[in-house]
Amino acid sequence: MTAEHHASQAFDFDPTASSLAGEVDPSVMEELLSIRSSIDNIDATLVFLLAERFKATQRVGVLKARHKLPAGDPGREAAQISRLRNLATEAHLDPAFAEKFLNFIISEVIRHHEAISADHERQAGRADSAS
Ligand SMILES: C=C(O[C@@H]1C=C(C(=O)O)C=C[C@H]1O)C(=O)O
Repeated sequence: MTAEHHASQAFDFDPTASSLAGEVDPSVMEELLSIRSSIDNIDATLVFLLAERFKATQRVGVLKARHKLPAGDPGREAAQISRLRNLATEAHLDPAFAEKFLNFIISEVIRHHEAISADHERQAGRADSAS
């Protein structure tokens, strides 16, 4: 089963949903829907990839909390942003967009790491007051 099939079953997705229905030539609509089916597959893949990335970053967050390391790592971020800017250029993707997108994800990861760390500290505090 493809990711698209999986997602459309789960959420009762209508791949033909459009505000343009009935307003464009049927052959244009057919071509649009055909291109959109690729977009549907790509978007489903993005969601699965992001879910896997966040699973990995949650593990980093737990490791950092256990060892009292800071949530953010600006040195790592700079290296990763530079690498992805170069990859974006090679792939004909706007490097400024790639940087913005990565920074958006990283800021969410840092928020998670701060929450994991605060939670860890609260649990450590409770364990101390119980002993
Ligand atoms: C995931 C980490 O934590 C933060 C998030 C990063 C990311 O999402 O790529 C990179 C560096 C850190 O600011 C990490 O340190 O590896």
